[in-house]
Amino acid sequence: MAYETIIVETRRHVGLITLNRPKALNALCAQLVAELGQALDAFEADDEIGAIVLTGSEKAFAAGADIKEMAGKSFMDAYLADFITDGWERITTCRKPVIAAVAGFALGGGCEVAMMCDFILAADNAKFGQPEITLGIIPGAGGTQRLTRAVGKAKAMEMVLTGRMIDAAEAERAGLVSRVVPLAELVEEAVKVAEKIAGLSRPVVLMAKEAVNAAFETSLSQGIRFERRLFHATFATEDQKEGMAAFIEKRSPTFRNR
Ligand SMILES: CC(C)(O)CC(=O)SCCNC(=O)CCNC(=O)[C@H](O)C(C)(C)COP(=O)(O)OP(=O)(O)OC[C@H]1O[C@@H](n2cnc3c(N)ncnc32)[C@H](O)[C@@H]1OP(=O)(O)O
Repeated sequence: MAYETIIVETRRHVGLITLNRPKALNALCAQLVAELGQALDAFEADDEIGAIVLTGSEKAFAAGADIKEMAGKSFMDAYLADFITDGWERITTCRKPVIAAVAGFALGGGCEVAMMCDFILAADNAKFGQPEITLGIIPGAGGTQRLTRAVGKAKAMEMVLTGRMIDAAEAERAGLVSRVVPLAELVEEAVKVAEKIAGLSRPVVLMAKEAVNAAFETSLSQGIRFERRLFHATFATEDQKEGMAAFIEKRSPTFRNR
């Protein structure tokens, strides 16, 4: 498949997608969002791929939705097309783990796309923000919801109401990113983490992801019941037998994704 706005590579059972509109700081135009969805579909269907890394450039993960593409839209254009819909949400329906490796600006839709991923590794130059209010709009791809769940009401409200950006250190303190790494090591570190996940039991990884995500959709008691059922289900896998046998026999496990 030939892509124009992203670069798609495979590294050691990891699918690596690099947003590639350098002149527009990876602004998320319709073509880029469509190509991102196609690349995710391809990696999702590829049995050799166990996890996916989404990254941008050193200057920008993505500076948001493409303002030049959006500027002339009317309410009716946006409403009838349900603007910011399926294509954008494709990341959230991906069953394989998706790691955002964020360097530089992750603003507006860029921050929202990073938050759609399962977790964010940030370079020490990363900057996160929801500046939509300064354009006369509000976040439209989940920013008010996912940011609030990630960093709490006080910080989310300040960021959304003022457009203030936070740097990588503040993002880590607030719980928006899992870790901060030096810029030069970001992509390799993200691929290494993804490779570690890809080497584990595929079905059990998917169950773990489903269980954590349930925490955002259900009550505590429903979430715990859901977790318990999936935990029970892991005992039906060959990989549980292999994982525990390997521990007892003091060797590395070989998971067969069964
Ligand atoms: C998804 C929704 C619904 O939530 C909505 C959104 O995402 S709205 C968009 C939110 N994002 C922003 O408001 C950020 C806009 N960009 C900036 O504020 C700045 O570009 C910057 C602070 C990220 C970087 O500033 P600087 O280093 O000075 O670079 P620039 O000269 O401004 O930009 C270089 C080049 O990129 C173009 N650019 C940047 N961001 C966007 C964008 N979001 N859409 C379209 N184009 C963008 C910028 O126009 C420059 O290109 P030229 O005009 O020079 O051709």
